[in-house]
Amino acid sequence: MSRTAGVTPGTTPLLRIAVPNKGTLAANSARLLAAAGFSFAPARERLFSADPIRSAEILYLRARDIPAMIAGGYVDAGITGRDLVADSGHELRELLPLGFGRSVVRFAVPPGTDEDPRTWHGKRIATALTTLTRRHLAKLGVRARVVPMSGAVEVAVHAGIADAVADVVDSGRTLAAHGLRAVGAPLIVSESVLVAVPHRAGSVRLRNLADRLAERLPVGDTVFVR
Ligand SMILES: Nc1ncnc2c1ncn2[C@@H]1O[C@H](COP(=O)(O)OP(=O)(O)OP(=O)(O)O)[C@@H](O)[C@H]1O
Ligand SMILES: O=P(O)(O)OC[C@H]1O[C@H](OP(=O)(O)OP(=O)(O)O)[C@H](O)[C@@H]1O
Repeated sequence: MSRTAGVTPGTTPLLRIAVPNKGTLAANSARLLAAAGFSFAPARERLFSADPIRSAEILYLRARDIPAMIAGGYVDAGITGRDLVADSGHELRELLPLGFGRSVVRFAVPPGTDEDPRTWHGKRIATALTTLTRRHLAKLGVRARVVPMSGAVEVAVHAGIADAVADVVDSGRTLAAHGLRAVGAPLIVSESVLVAVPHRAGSVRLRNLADRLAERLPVGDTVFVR
C-alpha cells in the first residue's frame, strides 16, 4: 500500500496516524479523531482507511505495537498508552496527553511479602511490561528476575510462577480479587497520549493535528466512554 493511496497526486502527502484497533483505548481514540473532523472507516471493516479531504490515513494497530511503528517511520503519529511507550524502549515525544485510559502501573504482592521492592533481590516478578519493570528495578538497585507474561498476570502468584507482579491498576478490583496489594511507588502514571518521533514533533502538520485534537478533548468532568 503506497503512502499516497486515496489522495490526488500533487496534493499534500498523507499524514499517517496509528490508532489502537481494539482494547481499552480503541473506542475513545476513534471517537476523538471523528470529533476532530476526520472521516475514517471503523476498524471492524478494515485496518486502514484514508480521509482524502484531510490528506490523512489511519492505521489500526495493537496499542502495544504503535510505538515501534512510529519509531520505525511507518506512521507519523499515534495514539497509545504512556506506559506502552515507556515499555517499548523507544524515545518518542508526547505531543498531547489525551486524558482517557488512565492507569497506574504498580507492583503488587500477597500478604506476608516484604512491601519494600528494594528488598526483593532474587524474587520473581511477573509482568507484561518487561522493559518498564526491568528499568524500574535497575533504578531501585534490585536484582530481581522478571517473568514475562502477555496478560492474566494476577494469576502468577497463585500459580507459583512469581513472587510479585507489576501490572496496570485502574479500579484496583482485579488485584483485590486475587488477594494482592499494591506496594511501592508507581512505576508510571499513564494515560493515552498522542506521540511522534522527537525530530518531527515540531512539524506544522503534527502541531496542527495536536491542536485539532486538543480542541475536541472533553473538559472538566466530562469523560469519554470507559
Ligand atoms: N483497566 C484497564 N485495563 C487495561 N488497560 C488499561 C486499563 N485502564 C487503562 N488501560 C491502559 O490501556 C492500555 C492497554 O491497552 P491494550 O489494548 O494494550 O490492552 P487491553 O485494553 O488490556 O486489551 P487486550 O485485552 O487486547 O490486552 C495501557 O496504556 C493501559 O495503561
Ligand atoms: O484495576 P482494575 O480496574 O481491576 O483493572 C486492571 C486490570 O485490567 C487489565 O487486565 P485486562 O482485563 O485488560 O486483562 P489482561 O490482564 O489479560 O490484559 C489489567 O492488566 C489489570 O489486570
